[in-house]
Amino acid sequence: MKGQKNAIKRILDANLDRAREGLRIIEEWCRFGLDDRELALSCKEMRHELAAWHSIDLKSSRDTPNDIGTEITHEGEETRESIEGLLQANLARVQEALRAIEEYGKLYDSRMGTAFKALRYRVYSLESTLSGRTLLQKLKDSPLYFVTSPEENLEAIVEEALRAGLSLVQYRDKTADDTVRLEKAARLRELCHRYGALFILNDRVDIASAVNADGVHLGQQDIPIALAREFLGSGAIIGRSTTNPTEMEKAIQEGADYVGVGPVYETPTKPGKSAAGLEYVRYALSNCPIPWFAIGGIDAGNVDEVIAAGASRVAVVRAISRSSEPGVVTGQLLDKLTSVRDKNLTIFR
Ligand SMILES: Cc1ncc(COP(=O)(O)OP(=O)(O)O)c(N)n1
Ligand SMILES: Cc1ncsc1CCOP(=O)(O)O
Ligand SMILES: [Mg+2]
Repeated sequence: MKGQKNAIKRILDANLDRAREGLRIIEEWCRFGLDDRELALSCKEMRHELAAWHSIDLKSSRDTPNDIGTEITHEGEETRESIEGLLQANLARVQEALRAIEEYGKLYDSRMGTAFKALRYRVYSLESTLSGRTLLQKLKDSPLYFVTSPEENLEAIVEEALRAGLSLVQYRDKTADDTVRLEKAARLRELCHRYGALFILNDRVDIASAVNADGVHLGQQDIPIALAREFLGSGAIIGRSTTNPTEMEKAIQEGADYVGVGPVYETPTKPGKSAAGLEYVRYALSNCPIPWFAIGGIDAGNVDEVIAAGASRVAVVRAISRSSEPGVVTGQLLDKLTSVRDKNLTIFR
């Protein structure tokens, strides 16, 4: 009986440590990676709450030399491929530890079950906020947005562009059957995530949800942004097309994460749609507080004048999809956009 009680204390001691360590790792990213005071503070408060439960009675049960678990590691613990992977692993570690404390704690102190259940829910909510923030940061860090068209070798084109450093892709196909769209979207999402790029669906909230895309791009005729968020969750990225200041203002008011600004030039990709022109790009520079992408007829040959009008992010379809060297064009566009960003850090918001 005494041995059993001691084992419970050791479990609680080990899991209190695990949860605190995991939270510390997450807190560092909130503080230094995201510059988010509120999130960092929330992690710190949870760490302090854990510390308050970590009594001398529990700590004194520790017996590290005889702990058979100290040398057990599993594949994946030694390597981390990305910040998302690292955060995910540590969030899972914290949640598991809290769950263990919640269960075993009931046998040690009757208040522990409720207290640790509440903490576990706080970590779930931290997870969803964090995933939204990480996605938004990635969006902000993406100067080039490839909006796809239905090409035969689409996956190969996207992969070449990803290899050249592309980090934002929108799957746009206005004509394929839903079964085809669903399958292609799932494959492209997997491909984009393999390269750490964001994957957005054009128009279709249902397909975005089905393939767990990072977000959706909505046109002026599509559903309200708030409704899309209800379907996709608060962390999803939601973009809206705008062709004039009124549409831009409305999209901002509705809570869009980014807007498309264009068409800058007339383009066969949107036949019949008149150009909003460089004037609208200049307007966006002075008036748009959220990330915006100039779009429409932009390629490596004219991107300089779009940049000169104030764009630090552009979206393209044909420039990449119709190029015989998608990777080369991607590299050229990225070079031009990142050099303007480096020169003009204050306007890259
Ligand atoms: C980044 C970005 N901007 C604008 C659009 C155009 O969206 P929409 O007006 O809904 O037209 P379609 O693309 O659906 O034909 C976009 N797709 N992406
Ligand atoms: C989808 C879209 N929305 C405004 S312009 C445009 C098409 C851009 O295509 P391209 O880059 O081939 O001109
Ligand atoms: Mg649309």
